[in-house]
Amino acid sequence: MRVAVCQLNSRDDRKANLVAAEALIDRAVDAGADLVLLPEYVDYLGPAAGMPVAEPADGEVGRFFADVAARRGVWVIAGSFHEAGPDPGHTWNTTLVFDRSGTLAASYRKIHLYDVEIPGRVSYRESATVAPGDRPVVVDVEGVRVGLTICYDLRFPELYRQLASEGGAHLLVVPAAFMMHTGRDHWEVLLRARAIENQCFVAAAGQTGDHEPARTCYGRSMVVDPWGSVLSQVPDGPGFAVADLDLARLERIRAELPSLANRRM
Ligand SMILES: NC(=O)CC(=O)C(=O)O
Repeated sequence: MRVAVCQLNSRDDRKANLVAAEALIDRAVDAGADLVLLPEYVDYLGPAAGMPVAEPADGEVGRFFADVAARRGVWVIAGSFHEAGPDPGHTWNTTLVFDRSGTLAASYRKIHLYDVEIPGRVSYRESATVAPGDRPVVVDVEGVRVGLTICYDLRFPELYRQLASEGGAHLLVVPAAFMMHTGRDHWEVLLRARAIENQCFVAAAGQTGDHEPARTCYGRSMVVDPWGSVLSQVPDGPGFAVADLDLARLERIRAELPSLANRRM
């Protein structure tokens, strides 16, 4: 299976964001991708906290990516979007997975919310406008079991272990809008750690560049193999990268270095 990670600079114009995402999906499919991963908040990353753009999973954003998946005959993991939430004050931060016919195969709501205060650097309280999900999700993509996570989830290894051990995941995906300040020191280290400790492929698609009102995202979307090696990476700015997932290599690594089987707790 060939996976593509798409890196975007989504802003406050939803139509333009969707058009940019579609153009990258088209290029990734032309490069042979079977599965395309988009970044967190692919629909909107702007000054409004979320409610003005929130809609149900079968709303405009969901239908848009379902149509693109069907038109190109490709699996699409539509990063995340602002799903209308449990009350008028909160959305969910939700990933939708569409199969090659455009049918919704799975959805996942971000569990860990980014409530962080780093003086002078990062001030973010995601829980003020977003409700947490409560359910890990693994979806079968033509024999590849894919564990779904979003951005800040990356810092919680117990979620990834659950996806890999109970969920049997081969591939862990991370749509993200990782901050520049944290990303330059933590992003690649965390992605490679999750890959090594769970002996899984990891595909991570990030937002890149500046977003209103005051957010700069790190980008550096990449695919990591179960040994922790970076297979491919997107340079700064919008773009995409592809990598082939060799499940035989994954099984070989798990057999030769059986750290998952050697666990004692
Ligand atoms: N933006 C996030 O959700 C997470 C992030 O930037 C970080 O963990 O750092």
